[in-house]
This record gives sequence, structure tokens and C-alpha cells, in this order.
Amino acid sequence: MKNDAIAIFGGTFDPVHYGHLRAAAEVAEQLKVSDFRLLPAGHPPHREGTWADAYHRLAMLELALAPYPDLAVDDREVRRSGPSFMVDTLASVRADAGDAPVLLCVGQDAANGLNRWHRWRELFDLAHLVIMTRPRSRPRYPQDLGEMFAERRVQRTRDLMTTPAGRVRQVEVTQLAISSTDIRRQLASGRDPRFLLPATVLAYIRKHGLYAQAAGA
Ligand SMILES: Nc1ncnc2c1ncn2[C@@H]1O[C@H](COP(=O)(O)OP(=O)(O)OP(=O)(O)O)[C@@H](O)[C@H]1O
Ligand SMILES: O=C(O)c1ccc[n+]([C@@H]2O[C@H](COP(=O)([O-])O)[C@@H](O)[C@H]2O)c1
Repeated sequence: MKNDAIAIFGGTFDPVHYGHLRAAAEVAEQLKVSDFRLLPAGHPPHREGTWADAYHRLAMLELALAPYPDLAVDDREVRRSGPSFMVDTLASVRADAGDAPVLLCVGQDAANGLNRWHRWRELFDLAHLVIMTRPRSRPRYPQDLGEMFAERRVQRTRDLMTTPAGRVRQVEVTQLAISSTDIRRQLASGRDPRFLLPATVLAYIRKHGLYAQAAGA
């Protein structure tokens, strides 16, 4: 049976690819959430900039998800001005969710650096953390992060549904060897990244001439 949680999978998505989409599909299925949202970072505070503007990254995500009504796009960071701190985003999601569980889904790379996020400890007051790991991986975290995760770790999805926020669950997902960096490099050097991302997204990239200058991406 589906639950009433809201799941948020944030990313720069510059551009979105099948690695993101497969992870999203698997984690949505495992957590049994009917409200699963991919949320493009509007003005990522942790990067010097993005290659494609936020409205292009949002448009590509909408094209990628168009055939899949169970996966939605949340555009609140693109609509908001200023740096897109996740703590502000989750406060706004929490205002919509009331007491329902909110699940912040992050890949292993992002989880490893969570203690560098803006007001990172407050994230746990607003949402549960779902870490999407590679099968059989044994992550190593910095001490403060490791302690925080160890105190809050649960093994079952059910444990995320009985309280609105504050727990940490690891979920194994297939990690396809695809990255946005590699796709941008291929495009900039005139190669064809087909089959790494949806054809509709690739057509959009070509139509708008995106990533042609991304050689040093
Ligand atoms: N191939 C993949 N499989 C599963 N998760 C992924 C994959 N690539 C990225 N992710 C996760 O998706 C989220 C958003 O990633 P992001 O938009 O930075 O993609 P990326 O391909 O890593 O981009 P870049 O190469 O520009 O750093 C992060 O939590 C990241 O860990
Ligand atoms: O809030 C922060 O300080 C913060 C710092 C680094 C990353 N994030 C978020 O983490 C998500 C994944 O980031 P990335 O770089 O892996 O695409 C994305 O939603 C970012 O906005 C958020």
C-alpha cells in the first residue's frame, strides 16, 4: 500500500540522465511513495555555476518525466531567488506537508558531504534522509556526520512513516555509470551521448545549443 509521504530528490540535473531516473524509479518503488518529486537546484550554492540555466534544466526534467506520471517535478527552487539552500527548500515543503513524512533522497556522493551544507543539522528537524547507495557499498563518513547518522539510522521503510522527520535510512539502488559531466564533455567534443539520457532531452539540448562550450566541464 502507498503512504502519504512526500519524497524529494534534489539535484543540479545539468542535464538529467538515466542514472538519476533509474535511481528515482527504484527508490520510489522501494519506499512506496506516491508523491515522488525530482527537484532541480535553482541557484546551487555549492557550485560555481551551472552550464544550463535553471529554466532549461527544469524543462529537460519535465521532458524526461512526461511519460511517467508517478514521478513529478518540483520547481520551487527555480522560482525562488537567492541561493538554493536545501534547508529553506525543506521548510517550504514541510509547510505544505503538515505532519506527513518528508523524505530527502540523496545519492552517496551528496550524503558524504552533507556536513558542509548550510545549517545541515536542521535538515533532520524537517525531513528524514534517504541515502541511495550502491549495492554492497560500505560508506565512510566524517565523524560528526557518522555519529548523526548512527543515532538516527533505521532499517525499515515503515520506521520512516511513523514520524515526520529525523531518521536516516539507506536504500540500495542500481548505480549506472553515467554522469552529467561526461555527457557535457561528449556534447562539447562533438560526440553523441545517445542512450545515456532520454532522446527528448537530447533533442532539447541540440535545439537550444546547450553544452557546446562545456569542454572543460
Ligand atoms: N549515475 C547515478 N546513479 C545514481 N545516482 C546518481 C547518479 N548520478 C548522480 N546521482 C545522484 O543524483 C543527485 C544529483 O546529481 P547531479 O545532478 O549532481 O548529477 P551528476 O551526474 O553527478 O552531475 P555532475 O557530473 O555535473 O556532478 C546526487 O544526489 C547524485 O549523488
Ligand atoms: O543546502 C545546501 O547547502 C546544499 C549544498 C550542497 C548540495 N545541496 C543540494 O544537494 C542536491 C544534490 O546536489 P548535486 O550537486 O549532487 O546535484 C541538490 O538538491 C543541491 O541543491 C544543498
